[in-house]
Amino acid sequence: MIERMDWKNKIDDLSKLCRENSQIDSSLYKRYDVQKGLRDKNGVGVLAGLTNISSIEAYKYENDQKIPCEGKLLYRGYNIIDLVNGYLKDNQFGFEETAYLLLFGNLPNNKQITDFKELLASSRSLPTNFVRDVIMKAPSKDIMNSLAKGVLTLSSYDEHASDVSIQTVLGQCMMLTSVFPMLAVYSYHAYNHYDRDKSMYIHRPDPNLSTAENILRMLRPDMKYTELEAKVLDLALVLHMEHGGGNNSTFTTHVVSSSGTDTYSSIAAALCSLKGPKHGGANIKVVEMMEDLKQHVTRYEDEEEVGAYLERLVDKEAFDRKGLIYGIGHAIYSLSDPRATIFKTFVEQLSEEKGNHEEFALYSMIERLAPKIIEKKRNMYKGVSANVDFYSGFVYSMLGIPLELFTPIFAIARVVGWSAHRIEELINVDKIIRPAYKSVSEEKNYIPMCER
Ligand SMILES: CC(=O)SCCNC(=O)CCNC(=O)[C@H](O)C(C)(C)COP(=O)(O)OP(=O)(O)OC[C@H]1O[C@@H](n2cnc3c(N)ncnc32)[C@H](O)[C@@H]1OP(=O)(O)O
Ligand SMILES: O=C([O-])CC(=O)C(=O)O
Repeated sequence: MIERMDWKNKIDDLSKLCRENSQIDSSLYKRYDVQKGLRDKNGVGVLAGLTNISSIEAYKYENDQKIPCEGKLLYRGYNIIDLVNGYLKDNQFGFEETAYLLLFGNLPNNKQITDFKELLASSRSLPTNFVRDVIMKAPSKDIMNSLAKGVLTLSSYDEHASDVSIQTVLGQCMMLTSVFPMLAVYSYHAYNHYDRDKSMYIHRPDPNLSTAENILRMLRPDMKYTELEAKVLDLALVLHMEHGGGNNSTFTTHVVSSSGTDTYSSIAAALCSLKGPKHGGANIKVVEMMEDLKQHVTRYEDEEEVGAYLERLVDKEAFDRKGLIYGIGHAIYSLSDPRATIFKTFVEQLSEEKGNHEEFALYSMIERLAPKIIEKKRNMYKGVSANVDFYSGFVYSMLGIPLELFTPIFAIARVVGWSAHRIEELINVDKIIRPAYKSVSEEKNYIPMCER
């Protein structure tokens, strides 16, 4: 048996070999016109598909000139601003109506939304003993991994798991949409109990409540929440639900679905993509970064001191030394992400209600300073601005949602977008996604062991 220390040293040596022999001369990417990150030389994504589900605008064309503009997001053709204003005006929750729109392509009428809510509520239960046998076993701080485990394990309870007919896939997607809040919240409670020695309680969802209300009900010991809290969480879900076919987790759904695999596997793969800190995992990083800022900046209202910390972040001298200001920047948006703009007005209200206006002012200052600092220090193709996740962690903290659940809340919303895209892929594209990788290695003759 190898001792732990020896094992580590050997792995260190082997990882040096990985680095040496996996290095590719960076000039070759240019020579062979390889689009790193599937982006062209202007940072624009390579066209990989067509979609009807949502559309994103970040530029306008004037006299054949591409000009960055305020971001615009349409779900099935409807502007996200109109959708949000519409359901709020009717004093409704938006998650269910928006899920119907994204999955079926039309705004539901009264009967359709009532039936849909009933279908969701009747799917909102886990198989017998699933909480005891799956969720309570091997709990983890990483609730995204627990969610993926839960989703993959649910396939063993489905006789038709591998059936890719649209009816079966739709049923599976709706069931997953219904149970995601339970999988996430119960996984958190299991972790909180077994790893952190806190009391555990498992509250059942109430079929008469919205998804947002049920999340708060299942999370809190007393099952209570205010109307504003539930409405803000519901808004967060609506804003995170869908973002085109090219975002990393939805593209993963397309890639994996194109191989003919089952719904459970493709949704688990999407979860594994979403948790990355450059994608949905950014909401955790923003809050951790803000905590680090508070430890290193003495006067939060001092623009110079805050700006100097942000410069250190971009210079890889602060926080996780990755050179990123989390919550800022986007692969498509330039001047603004409309979701962040909508969110901000509600965040302001909530921070007033919770007495957190000083922290809100700090976030606002960073939102203003960060783009200028990034623009000064990086190659700019367009512009950078706060993205949807800049304020989301702050909101979740004000709602008393623990850090471990931030990215799972994103997943509870985005499973709807993934589902719509999986169905769109299965209906329209019967071709496995298989891009090319040019080999830049030389052919070598095998050397017998005794000659090496
Ligand atoms: C739901 C979501 O997924 S939203 C995104 C959540 N992710 C984050 O908030 C993490 C922080 N942001 C980022 O890492 C990036 O902005 C991304 C990954 C989202 C987009 O990156 P890109 O597509 O490369 O953005 P863009 O083309 O505008 O970047 C231009 C330059 O600015 C840099 N940049 C962009 N955002 C940031 C940032 N927040 N901090 C530091 N540098 C940044 C890029 O690295 C790039 O520099 P380089 O060409 O010198 O490497
Ligand atoms: O579109 C992207 O690349 C990332 C994003 O904002 C999302 O998935 O919501």
